[in-house]
Amino acid sequence: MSFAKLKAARQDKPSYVTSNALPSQESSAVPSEGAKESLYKSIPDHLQIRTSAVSGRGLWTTKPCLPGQVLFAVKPHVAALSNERLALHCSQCFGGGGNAGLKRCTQCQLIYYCDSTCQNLDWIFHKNECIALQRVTASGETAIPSDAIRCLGRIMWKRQKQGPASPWTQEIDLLQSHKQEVQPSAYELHTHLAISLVRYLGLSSPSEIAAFGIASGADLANFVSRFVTNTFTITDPSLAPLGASVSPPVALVNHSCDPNAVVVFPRSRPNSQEPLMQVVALREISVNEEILTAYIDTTLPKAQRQASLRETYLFSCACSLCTSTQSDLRDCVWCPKACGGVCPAPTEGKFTRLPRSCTYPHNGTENSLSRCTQCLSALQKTDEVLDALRIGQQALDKASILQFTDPAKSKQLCSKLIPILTSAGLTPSSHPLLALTRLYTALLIADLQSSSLSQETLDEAVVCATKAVAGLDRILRYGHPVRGIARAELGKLLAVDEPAPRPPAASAAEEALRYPPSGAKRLRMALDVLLQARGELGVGFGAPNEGGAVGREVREDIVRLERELGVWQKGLSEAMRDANEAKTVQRS
Ligand SMILES: C[S@@+](CC[C@H](N)C(=O)[O-])C[C@H]1O[C@@H](n2cnc3c(N)ncnc32)[C@H](O)[C@@H]1O
Repeated sequence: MSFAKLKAARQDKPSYVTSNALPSQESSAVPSEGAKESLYKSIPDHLQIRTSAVSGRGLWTTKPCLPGQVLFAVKPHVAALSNERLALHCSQCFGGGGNAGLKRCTQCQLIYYCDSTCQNLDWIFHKNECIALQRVTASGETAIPSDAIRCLGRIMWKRQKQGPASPWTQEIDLLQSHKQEVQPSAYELHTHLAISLVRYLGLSSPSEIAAFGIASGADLANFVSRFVTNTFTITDPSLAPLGASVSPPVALVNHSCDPNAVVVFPRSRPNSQEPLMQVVALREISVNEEILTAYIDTTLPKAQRQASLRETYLFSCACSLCTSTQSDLRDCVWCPKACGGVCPAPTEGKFTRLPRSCTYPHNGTENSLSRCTQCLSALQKTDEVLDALRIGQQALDKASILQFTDPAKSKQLCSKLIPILTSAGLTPSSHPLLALTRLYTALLIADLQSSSLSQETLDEAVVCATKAVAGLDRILRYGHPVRGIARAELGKLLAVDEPAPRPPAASAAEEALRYPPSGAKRLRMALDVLLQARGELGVGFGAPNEGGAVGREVREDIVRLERELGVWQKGLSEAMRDANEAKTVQRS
């Protein structure tokens, strides 16, 4: 079984989400005249650019779309691998996933390619980039500029070469900018990016930026702001981040925390257009409905989603999920009476913290307690939940940072906090329990790859991956790529050869309660989960892509398991036949 890349998949992944579309803005939407005729040629005719007062330009469909339909596919205008990935992937097609066979640029010695075809295709960008990178190395600087700076550099050089009138440049220049509204917190990032870019381009004074068609410092700030608002993370087929990219056609798609489409890079077959961005419908989309993807991780609760959208994209989301009055399954605890319902998780200020000395019910505060949405029982242990949420978030922040530098410590934090959050009553889909569970699963999988396989770690990873799948199922729509990948991981874990299978339990009832099961039962479960994963991946990564590269691995695992189960079945039938024959002989 291959777990290649799953270690890298621990990094925060862009996420996407479920359910209904934004409240219709159709009435205020008017086609953006002329724009499509000369520009955005890669957008198919059934998608129209319209503008609305709320979200500016967006893409709307004039034909019904089905789940798994690839709405359109484009190669980004520019892309740059993140620093950690530079030596592992081809800088043109982003293929590779390991250094084997890659050829290094002999000049800068930092950029790698599959072969001379990829190198030639990338030359339009790398020609100047190579000189800039050599300049950085010669200056004695140890840090290579980040993917954001290298991506901005690539835009600048190609913009300069193509000229301002080219469709390529015009599409870049039409990207939405928020120069007037930049938040103070983002201002520092923009300034840092602008200064680093000027240095990377080798300019000795700001006025030299005019050679790139940027008239002033203010124009440069605007350019950087446009880049920040319109950048996409390129991911590998298992959703691990690979680098940064800009694609003006895809950047026309507006956001919903409850999107009807996703942007994926399935890498279903070798293609010179890679990294090919594909916008895929997650559910049926009706005529005159807007295509909406999620810009942020939609497994987060509303407050964190809104903060992130305001910070980077400068708008407050009013999607169906953000405006829903129903309790958010990302942010809740089980009913204290265990009726199966949930209570909204308390937040500081919203549901009162009771005085430490008080015995429940406390006079006057009972009404402000969170209540079960089904049986209306009041959640009394507000303080315990608030404390668990606070330390859970702190641990998640710390464990996320430590996962690459000190995975053992990161794992320790997860394993300590998951039981605390669970006993405080958080549901598997609630934040930060779900995030810690996913991180812990990834760390356990990395352990399985790097050290000798133990039954204990394997079983723990299966249990943890099962909880992650259960949590994601509650908040993400069927076919969501994050769900598909989580299921594929679980199926693969179940399919790993057990190093020390447990002997059967004393009774059938006891055996039935054991999780994960062992032997043939485990293999059958693996097969079921992988079949479900195949179905989900087939939607989220586009029906024509058949689940992309991970879908291909899953199909191979399914074939192998069916064969193995056939052998078990045959062995079992033969054993039963032998036993029956022995009985017959005894009787006669
Ligand atoms: C990647 S661009 C999307 C295309 C953009 N509307 C345009 O006109 O080019 C992101 C920006 O679009 C706007 N936007 C996207 N989704 C939105 C939403 N749901 N509500 C309000 N504004 C939105 C925000 O200004 C955001 O910074």
